[in-house]
Amino acid sequence: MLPDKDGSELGSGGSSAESEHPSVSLFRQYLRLRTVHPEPDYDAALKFLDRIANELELPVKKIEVFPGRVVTIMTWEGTNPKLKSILLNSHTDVVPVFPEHWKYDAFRAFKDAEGNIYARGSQDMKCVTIQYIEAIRRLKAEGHTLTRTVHLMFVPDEEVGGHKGMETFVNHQEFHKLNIGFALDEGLANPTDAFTVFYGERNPWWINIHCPGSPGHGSRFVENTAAEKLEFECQIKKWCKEAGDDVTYKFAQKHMDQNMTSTEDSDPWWSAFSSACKEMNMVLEKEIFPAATDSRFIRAVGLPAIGFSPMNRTPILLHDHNEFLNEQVLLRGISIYQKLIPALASVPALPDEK
Ligand SMILES: CSCC[C@H](NC(C)=O)C(=O)O
Ligand SMILES: [Zn+2]
Ligand SMILES: [Zn+2]
Repeated sequence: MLPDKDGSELGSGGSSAESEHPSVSLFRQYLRLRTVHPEPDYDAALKFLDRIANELELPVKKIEVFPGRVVTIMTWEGTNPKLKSILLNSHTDVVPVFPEHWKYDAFRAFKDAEGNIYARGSQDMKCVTIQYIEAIRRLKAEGHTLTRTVHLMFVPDEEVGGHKGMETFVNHQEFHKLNIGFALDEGLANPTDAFTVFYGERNPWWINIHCPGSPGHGSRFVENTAAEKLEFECQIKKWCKEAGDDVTYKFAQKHMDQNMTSTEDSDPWWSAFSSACKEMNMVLEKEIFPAATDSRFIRAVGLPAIGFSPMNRTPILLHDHNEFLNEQVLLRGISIYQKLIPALASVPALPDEK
């Protein structure tokens, strides 16, 4: 196959760069940025986002939370900017790859004849970033105005625990100034026709055990109750003590907050979200996220957050080899956000906003 000027192949059932939907081409461009740990090229992402802000004619703010760790915020001001805003959050980093297990280069964004785009971050979560951007682009082009302000936030370092990203930023005065009322962040694909929404998360506990002379091992608990966690820590303490006085342990992640976001019909944010989905004939499955995302930091400061990546009919491949997303699923997701964003931005003033 001959590569076209975009670096992609002209496959039989695939589309050339010329006939490809521009949102798909933008997605593939973003996937090619090597924002991969352990040394993500965040400068490339910042440059890309600058270009997007320029195209969307949105003001952009950059806050360097730690050296080299910048949070970018684009703001589409609503007609009533005093009301609480809507946050559309995504992280820019991706997890490493083992190239020997990939069918195609993980940063080439190869599209096969079925329209499946293979790349690290295609599900987690560069798709959602592009879907937010493209939905806003279309809404603006259609001449929409929103009542509530919408912020697009792009954060670094989610994949390494969020300390130099969202964990610190939620306590920054620039975060508080955003006056957020409701947040959307990442979810997971769903292999069925339904879409999964996440209203809570498991608490991550990452622990480094220093045990000179013998190897340690990590444990993963299926259940997540406070009692079990306490028991678990006692066990670690006991093991370390038994192993010797020089054996110590230190938590690299120990999240304790268990805030859940309301999915009651009486909740105005959930009602707006779920009604818009219903209008689009989407079936929603409510779940607790089986791992941890930046939503835990948003919920920990008392804000409601729903984890949602609109990828149905898609195997769950986050962090997996050969992660891919079909271009049609990507495009449908943009249409979904085109309805969801105005619905959320139209939630009438809440009692505490009057
Ligand atoms: C404790 S921070 C975890 C960050 C990341 N979350 C996801 C959803 O990929 C992970 O599980 O590796
Ligand atoms: Zn993610
Ligand atoms: Zn991830």
